[in-house]
Amino acid sequence: MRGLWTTARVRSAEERVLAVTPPGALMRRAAFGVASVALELLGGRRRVGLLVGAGNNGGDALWAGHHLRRRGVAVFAVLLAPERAHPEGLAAFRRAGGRVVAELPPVDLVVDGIVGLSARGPLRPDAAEHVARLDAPVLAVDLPSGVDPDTGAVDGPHVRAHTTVTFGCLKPVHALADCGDVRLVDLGLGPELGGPDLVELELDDVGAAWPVPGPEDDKYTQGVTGVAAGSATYPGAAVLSTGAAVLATSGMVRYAGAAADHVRARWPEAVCTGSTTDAGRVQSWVVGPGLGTGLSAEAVLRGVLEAGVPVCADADAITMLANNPDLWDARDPGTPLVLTPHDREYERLLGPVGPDRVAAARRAADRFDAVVLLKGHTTVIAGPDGRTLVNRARSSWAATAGSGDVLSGVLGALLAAGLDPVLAAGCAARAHVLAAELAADGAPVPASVLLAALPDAIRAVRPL
Ligand SMILES: NC(=O)C1=CN([C@@H]2O[C@H](COP(=O)(O)OP(=O)(O)OC[C@H]3O[C@@H](n4cnc5c(N)ncnc54)[C@H](OP(=O)(O)O)[C@@H]3O)[C@@H](O)[C@H]2O)[C@@H](O)CC1
Ligand SMILES: [K+]
Repeated sequence: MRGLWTTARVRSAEERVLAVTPPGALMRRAAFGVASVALELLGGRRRVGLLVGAGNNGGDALWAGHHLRRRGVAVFAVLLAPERAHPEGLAAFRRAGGRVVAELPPVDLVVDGIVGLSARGPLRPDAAEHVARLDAPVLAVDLPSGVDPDTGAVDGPHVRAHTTVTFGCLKPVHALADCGDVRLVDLGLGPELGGPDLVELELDDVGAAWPVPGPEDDKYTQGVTGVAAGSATYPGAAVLSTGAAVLATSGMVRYAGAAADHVRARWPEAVCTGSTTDAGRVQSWVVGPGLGTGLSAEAVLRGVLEAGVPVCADADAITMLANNPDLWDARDPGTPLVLTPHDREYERLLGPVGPDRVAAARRAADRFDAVVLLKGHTTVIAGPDGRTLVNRARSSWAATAGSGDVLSGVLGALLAAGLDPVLAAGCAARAHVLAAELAADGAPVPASVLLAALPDAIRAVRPL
């Protein structure tokens, strides 16, 4: 698991460490880390440009420039606020033979020290002009300037980083926005940080949590997943969601709905019926994909919410809950509910997501006493207890029709297996992204191909 800490938490930890550290020591350690990564990226080339802002982020860049000069690199610095540039950093940079220039000459690498943890809003016009002219890869100091450190929101000109070197700990921006390759320099903040605000699951965590049958297990003890999805108009959603549940765990899958013939033809191992009322016992329900929003779909949703087992409510189920709030009353309050909205579905429930996706997911989790998996390039999962997981896609290949149906089936199977619902959502999202990456391999990946890559994804995360 990788923890991420908000800027307020980082600052208070830094203050306590600064109080017991010689002046300037943390910045020099940070800058040494930046210079080391710069040398690695330069790979023998010898010209670096610095974009230096008004604060300590610029100070890091200037000290890094000082270290690079000492290694024989030619370093040029544009000072965006010359009168406020970090005094000791600037003096050290000049002493080492660094050159202050009005505009960067051609260089092999640019160090972005425009703004760091104190960033607010997009790049200001003068910084934006310098950034727009760059044609060398950018090494961002702490975070790419112009991106919000706590929300990852981008609302105008910003730096696109090839690599980001950050200090002390990861911040939300590193999971919520594209920071390129992220490197962490230790500043000894660890003991002062406390528990993280956000957590990103790593593949090992997913592998450790994935249900594996033991010698005593049979098809029932692994958890039976019920899928109430699809319709005569949208049978494909039922086939994808059921298939994902079939492939995700070795528990049994029951399908109930109007697409039973289609599901049976593709997944003979699923037990299919026409209606949820005669589906038999399950340990979780997936409800919504391709289900429709008419009266019969509402009756299905109501029945599933009353069933007393964990429910993953996706797609049309979310729209129905938004359109007809009476449906919430059907919910068994003692059993977990996972909602998996994309932004438009979220908007139907609670209004616009807004730039702070973590806050939006937490708002919904709190309001509905549910686990909320807010889909997007970065998926945010918030539990009603405040736990929050983030999962960043490394590509956008999974953003394809039917991909959400696959996710809901995986999630339902993990709920049926008894996983904690926040962990189930996190593992499902991570495995889904991995399956998309494995299947895509640089080309578009239809949902049925993503689905077929699930076993490879599970194999890849499982410990040997
Ligand atoms: N503390 C420590 O121990 C350590 C700190 N370290 C380093 O310090 C960094 C934090 O430094 P910091 O707090 O001095 O502020 P920083 O981010 O450089 O901003 C400077 C000023 O920029 C301005 N500004 C705001 N938004 C802007 C925008 N969009 N575009 C342009 N300008 C914008 C705004 O000033 P304003 O003009 O609004 O008055 C703001 O005050 C941290 O990220 C890390 O790199 C490391 O050395 C490790 C040890
Ligand atoms: K920066």
